[in-house]
Amino acid sequence: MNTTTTPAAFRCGYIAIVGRPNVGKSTLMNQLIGAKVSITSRKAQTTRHRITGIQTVEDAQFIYVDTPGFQTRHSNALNKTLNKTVTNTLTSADVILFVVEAGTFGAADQQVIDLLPKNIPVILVINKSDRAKDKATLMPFARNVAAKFEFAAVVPVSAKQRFQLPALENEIKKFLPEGEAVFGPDDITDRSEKFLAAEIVREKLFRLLGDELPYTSTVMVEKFEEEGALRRVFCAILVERDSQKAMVIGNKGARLKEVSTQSRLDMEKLFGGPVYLEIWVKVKSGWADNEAGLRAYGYE
Ligand SMILES: Nc1nc2c(ncn2[C@@H]2O[C@H](COP(=O)(O)OP(=O)(O)OP(=O)(O)O)[C@@H](O)[C@H]2O)c(=O)[nH]1
Repeated sequence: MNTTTTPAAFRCGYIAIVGRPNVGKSTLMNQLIGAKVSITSRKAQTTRHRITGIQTVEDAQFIYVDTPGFQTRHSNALNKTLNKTVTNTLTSADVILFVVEAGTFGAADQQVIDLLPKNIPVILVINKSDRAKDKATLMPFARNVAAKFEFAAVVPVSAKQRFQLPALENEIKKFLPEGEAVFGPDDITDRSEKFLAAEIVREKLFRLLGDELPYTSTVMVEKFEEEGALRRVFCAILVERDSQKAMVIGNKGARLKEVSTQSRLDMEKLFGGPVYLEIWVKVKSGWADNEAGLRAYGYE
């Protein structure tokens, strides 16, 4: 009797994560790859760039693509650019995770469903299931959303509590094509340290200023130097008005100092060495409405 079994072929592919703002897409990706490469905050619409998170296990490599929240509330050049990025990300993925929040389905979620391509498997991920007080309500909710599109699978999870994430990974794996790994086994992102530095500062800004800061504020790393283990990071925070500049700086510079200290600590952890960080605030009026301006800041 032949008892040898052929090991399963290696699988590798791209996974796009979509959903309306604030459903937990960044949190989910960070938990799936087990590292913090995508920024998260309570304020909706914090993720602007496509971020790739990579996870390699024995028999597969998962390449996650985080998309900016599909914007429907405002219509300016920035949002048009964001929505174009979402569509491009979707059509180049092998699997799509469509994330909703347990118990909540609205017009903004439906608008994302309307963007989903029909020829790529889409997994319905019901996140924040830890919040459902009565777990019995999850099933009817899942059935109701599942009826709106032909999903390849439905998985309730809690990104925050890591509930059901292995089950989700198994579902995803089924849809990845067979093929060799694209990245090295220890890579977690293809983003440069410079890019990650800007994302970290942006996260601290949104965390500390919350709703006071408009989502059009941005962070630009103007200089990034490496000298042995030391990184020197020179960073500008761009706001639209003088009043916002004062808000970011805070009383006697206290806010900016807090942003700076927290950012430096996070960078040191991520880069594994000391970081010298300088941050200043600039007023750049109207940049979110100007497409040429967007290109200059790398939002294409
Ligand atoms: N209770 C609970 N909260 C969660 C869970 N996942 C995410 N959150 C919270 O939901 C909020 C939004 O999470 P993000 O990961 O920033 O959401 P996002 O979908 O990436 O948001 P955008 O960048 O605006 O598109 C944060 O306060 C998270 O802590 C979860 O499983 N349970």
